[in-house]
Amino acid sequence: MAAVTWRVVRRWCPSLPQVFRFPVAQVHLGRPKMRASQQDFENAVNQVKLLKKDPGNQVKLQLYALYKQATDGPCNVSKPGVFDLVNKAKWEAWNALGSLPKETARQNYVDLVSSLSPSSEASNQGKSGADVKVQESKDIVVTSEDGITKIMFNRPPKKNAITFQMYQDIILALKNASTDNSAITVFTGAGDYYCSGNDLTNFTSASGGMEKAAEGGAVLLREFVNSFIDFPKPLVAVVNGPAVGISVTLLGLFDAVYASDKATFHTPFSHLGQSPEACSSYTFPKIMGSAKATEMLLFGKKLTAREACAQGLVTEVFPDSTFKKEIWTRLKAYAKLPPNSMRISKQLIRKNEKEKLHAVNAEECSTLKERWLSEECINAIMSFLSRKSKL
Ligand SMILES: CCCCC/C=C/C(=O)SCCNC(=O)CCNC(=O)[C@H](O)C(C)(C)COP(=O)(O)OP(=O)(O)OC[C@H]1O[C@@H](n2cnc3c(N)ncnc32)[C@H](O)[C@@H]1OP(=O)(O)O
Repeated sequence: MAAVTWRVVRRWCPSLPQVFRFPVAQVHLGRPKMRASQQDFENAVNQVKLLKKDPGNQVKLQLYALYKQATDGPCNVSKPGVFDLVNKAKWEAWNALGSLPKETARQNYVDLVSSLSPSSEASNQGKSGADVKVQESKDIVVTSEDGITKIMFNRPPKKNAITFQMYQDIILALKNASTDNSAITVFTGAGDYYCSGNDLTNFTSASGGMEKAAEGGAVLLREFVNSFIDFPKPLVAVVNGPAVGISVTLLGLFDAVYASDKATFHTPFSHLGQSPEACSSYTFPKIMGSAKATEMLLFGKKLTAREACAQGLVTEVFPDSTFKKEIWTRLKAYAKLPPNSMRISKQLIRKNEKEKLHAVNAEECSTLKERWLSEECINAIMSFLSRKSKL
């Protein structure tokens, strides 16, 4: 969906980037402002085509937005639909520039391109990844410290339910984490919940009707789960509280799952008129045997952390009072192990399963697309939204 390579992008348009929002207000342009001429601007546009190193999605979005502002003025087109990820991100970047004058945008574009010159590219490479907030996103917070990239669900008022935007943010976070200088990647939740699963308003609030939403949802889900199947480094879940739906099923694709004794694991798909996702129709029977997987995936039995551990879904359970301290101490030690060795070992473990996992993911997504349009599912979601039912 968003797999546009930098080479293709450069050919497509001098300043076109890929996806995802970025905080335009945080654009730092190092040099004092001088008036850039039209010629300076055109030179900068040409210079972008010659860049050897992909400057990353955020910079590409900045370049796109500034280019459009400098040439067309303030954003004057309507916002693309929720599933048109690339164009929506571009629109948001351009629109965020508001009424910035064309001349200023032109100057900022020239300054930004000049900051991407080979010398500044080289000077950026030596930066350590310590304690850095690596991705700006309201509901998904990504930080990197002590060799660990932490991806945190950060929507406590909604029990960390996952919106369409959050799925996209996580795809990007995993993409970045797969090549950053951390050794392991960890998911956890802010507040009392780990995550309450898919945001049940995702489909009801999407524009363009249920069919289009289901179609787009299936595409997004497939890409989202693929990014877990293919993630190359050790992937660890720190389950700080209750986990529901897709946040549970995904655990079958993690390399280790550590849980507080306050955590619970619940996959109420039948209650919701839905079917399993994230390859759990394959991983759960493999992990816990088909009888126990049936209880969870068909009958929606909620497991305590200790039960989930006994069934092999959870690696180890900790008392909640010491959970955070113990687990982060342990993970910091693991993150000091030789990263290449860990990556290669993971690859050996995952290699023989990958093809199967991708096939299962594809089938689960197309099954779910049908389920989302079923009366059983629509009634269940409406019932939750009208507060008639809760899990
Ligand atoms: C496109 C990819 C699709 C992938 C397919 C994925 C499928 C799944 O993940 S299925 C599982 C979906 N999740 C649920 O069905 C959970 C629904 N939530 C609940 O049953 C409960 O909220 C609870 C048990 C999680 C928590 O109950 P409680 O402690 O009583 O707290 P509240 O119900 O008052 O929740 C606070 C606040 O949060 C909102 N909320 C919680 N979960 C969700 C959710 N999954 N989707 C949307 N909103 C959620 C809840 O509505 C409350 O909001 P306010 O009323 O505005 O305060």
